This record gives sequence, structure tokens and C-alpha cells, in this order.
Amino acid sequence: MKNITLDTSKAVQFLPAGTVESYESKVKAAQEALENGTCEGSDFLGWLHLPTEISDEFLAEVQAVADTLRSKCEVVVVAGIGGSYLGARAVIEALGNSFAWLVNDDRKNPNILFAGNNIGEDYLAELTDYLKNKKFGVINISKSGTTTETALTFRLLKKQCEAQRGKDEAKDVIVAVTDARKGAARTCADKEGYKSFIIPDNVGGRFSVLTPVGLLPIAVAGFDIKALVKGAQDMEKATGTDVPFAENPAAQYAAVRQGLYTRAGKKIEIVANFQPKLHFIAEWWKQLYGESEGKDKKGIFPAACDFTTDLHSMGQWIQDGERSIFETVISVETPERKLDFPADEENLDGLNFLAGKRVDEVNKMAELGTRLAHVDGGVPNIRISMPQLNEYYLGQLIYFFERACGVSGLLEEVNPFNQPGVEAYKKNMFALLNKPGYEAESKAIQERLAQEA
Ligand SMILES: O=P(O)(O)OC[C@H]1O[C@H](O)[C@H](O)[C@@H](O)[C@@H]1O
Repeated sequence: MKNITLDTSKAVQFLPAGTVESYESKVKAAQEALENGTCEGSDFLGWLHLPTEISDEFLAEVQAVADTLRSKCEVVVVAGIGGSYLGARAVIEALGNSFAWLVNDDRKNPNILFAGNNIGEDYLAELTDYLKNKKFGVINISKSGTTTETALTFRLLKKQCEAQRGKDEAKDVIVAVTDARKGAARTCADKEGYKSFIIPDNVGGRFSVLTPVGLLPIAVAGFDIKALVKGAQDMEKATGTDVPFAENPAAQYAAVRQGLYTRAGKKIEIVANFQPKLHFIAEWWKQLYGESEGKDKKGIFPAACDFTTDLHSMGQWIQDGERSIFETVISVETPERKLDFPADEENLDGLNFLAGKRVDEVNKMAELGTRLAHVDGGVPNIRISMPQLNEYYLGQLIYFFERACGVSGLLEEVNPFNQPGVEAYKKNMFALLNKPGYEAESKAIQERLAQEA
């Protein structure tokens, strides 16, 4: 079995000689701190050996619940936000048919929809319209069990599901994934008798895709969670503390990006793909790195582009704008499908030079051409190559990014496992909405608004 590979040669050339090597001892210390639980945020290291701790029995339990939802639902709505949403969506969109909602009329797999990740009234109204007369189920995912976006959506969906299917049948198609004890989602699941899965205390939301948070929706969508976990297990071994620095892809990625940040002034990392199906992998990655590293007034800003699409909108900036960026390109070696470009006698479009080539050959030349151009333009380039877009390699990719994130955050000397900054908007929103318990904040914010008016 091949592995995903990392090529940092076109990034290292932008660094003073010896920069990457100079991180070796710090990376070793970071890896050991993760391993021994001696770093900051050590209460949240459950992800570190999660892949190898997942048993076949546990996967069978997740699969059984997924099979129930698959047999009883034509649509399953996954309600969740942030870490309770992005991992599942990333894998499902990477593996699914790009037109799933249009072509899925064989009912082999339920359509998976995502909600609870925004407060758009039109979005929710349109969703509830679409679900009318549909046999739908809900996976309600929230670690805290109190996140407003998800809770608000779940209340709407629960009521609709009960109204359409009756309370008894609704019980069989509503599943909760939440904390073992705390939060409204737990209280509701226990009271209503829903099947539920626990998000371990020591696994933070953005590191939770390999818990039922990600595994259950992915299995419901019809994808192979065993292969996903196997990929993660193999990458857990390939990035372990015992793997030498030069051979450890997570250690290398962490060192190179920290080198670019501190030694070359590259403040923004753009994760780019050449496959639109990878769009949500980058969204998941943005949360992983953004929440882990963006604190204490430090951190690489995680951005994302879909190529070649965004080469026609962001390409100018990347090629020629402020030289504060580097790129990490996720490349898929072989597509799952084959589409040859046809010859045309009249050649009115002038494209006969492409006749007989696979579409992917064109894409690969676009990728190579972009790499050369961007490197020439002063953009360091890291390349992650996946042999194929399947469960196994996505499992590898997920764990690779998680491990590198833990190491990179410790190199940056922050606590990579908290996210205190996220509370600020919530506090203001609750104060503005007069949430019980926020009386003092409500008063203060009203006074402030009056003064600013
Ligand atoms: O799973 P939940 O508790 O609903 O949290 C969902 C998300 O929202 C929070 O505000 C955090 O910043 C994220 O780290 C988290 O993944």
C-alpha cells in the first residue's frame, strides 16, 4: 500500500540553509510532550492515538446505527457546526458524486444534507420545505450540546420529524452525538430515548472526525469507515514520535511551515486543490489550523483556494500581490473516473491539440504550470500527493494534518488545543438576545450601543 507523500523542496528553497534542520530538536520535544501529555492543553490529547484505539466492535456499532438510518431514511440531515460538521462534510463531499442530490434516485444511499452550521432563515425555511413529505432522519452533533446554531436547527428538525413520522418512529431516526453527561443535547437524547454516541472529553471538536462525529455520517452516506480508520492508523504509525525527523511527514510539514512563518515572513498559508471535491477538506483544515494556532496575537492565517477555478479570480493576487503567502497543494495522482477528450474534425474551438488526452492530463499540466509560475513569483510551495481519492488515503490525510497541527502549534509556543477567542461573539450575541444568565452583559451592551448611536 502506498502512502500520501509530502514534497517540501519548493518551499525549503525560500529558507536560509539549515532552517528546517534547526527545528529537529524542537519537533522532538513537541512530539514527546504530546506523547507524554506534558504540553499545554494536555486534557485534549485523546486524538493522538485515537485511530489505533478504535476497535472493530466499535466500528460495527457505528455501522449498525448507520444501517438503520440508511434503511429508514431517504434523507439524513447532519446538524452540527465547526468540528461537529466539517470533517464529515469534507469526507462525504470528497468521496461522493458531485451531483449526488440530482442523481441519487436509486435510493441506495440516503441524501446527506448539512444544517445547524448557520442561522440563515432562508436556508432553514428552504430546508424544511424540502423535507416536507420526505422520510428524513437527523444526526444531532454537538460536543457541548449547547451551540446555538445547531440547537436552534435541531429543535426545528425534531418537531418536523415528529410531525411527519410520529414520535415513536422519529425516535428510531434521530441520533445524538454529544458529551457523555453535559449539555442540552445529552438531556434531550436521554429523555427522548434516542440512540446516542459519546464524544470523548479529551477529543476537541476540530480533532473529532474519527469519532462518531465524523464516522456516523460518513457511514450513513455509504462510505467505508473501516478503510478510513485504517488509513489514519497507518499514518499514526508513519508520524509517530519514534519516526526520525527527516522521514516523518508531519514533523517536516510542521517545521517547514513554522520556518516560512518566522524566518521568511510568510503569514498566510493557502491550501489549494485541483479537484473541486476537496473543497471541504480545506474548510476542515482551516478550522483545525485556525483555532489551534491563531491566538496570543500569533498564527499563520489559514486560507484556501480551489484551482483551477480560483486561478481565474485569486490567481492575480497569488502570482503578484504582497509576498506574504505560501501554498500547500493537495494533489490527487489518479482520478477515479476516466474521461478522454474527443477529437473534432472541424476543430472550431482549436482544441484538437488535446484530443485523445484524459481530462486529468490537462489538469495535471495546469497544476505543474501553476506550481512553476507561483514559485517563480515568490510563493513557496508544499505539495501533498494522494495516490487516489478514497477512504484509506483520506484517513491518512486527516491524521497527517492533525498530527502536524499538534506539533506546529507547540513549535509556535501556543496551546493548540483551546479556542478561547471564539467565545467573544457568543457572549455579545447572548447579551443582545437577553439569554437568561446574561442580564449584566445585556445591560452593559445596551448602554454601549446607546452611547455609540
Ligand atoms: O460541538 P459543539 O460544542 O457544538 O461546538 C461546535 C464548534 O463551535 C465552537 O464555537 C468551537 O469554536 C468549535 O471548536 C466547535 O467545533
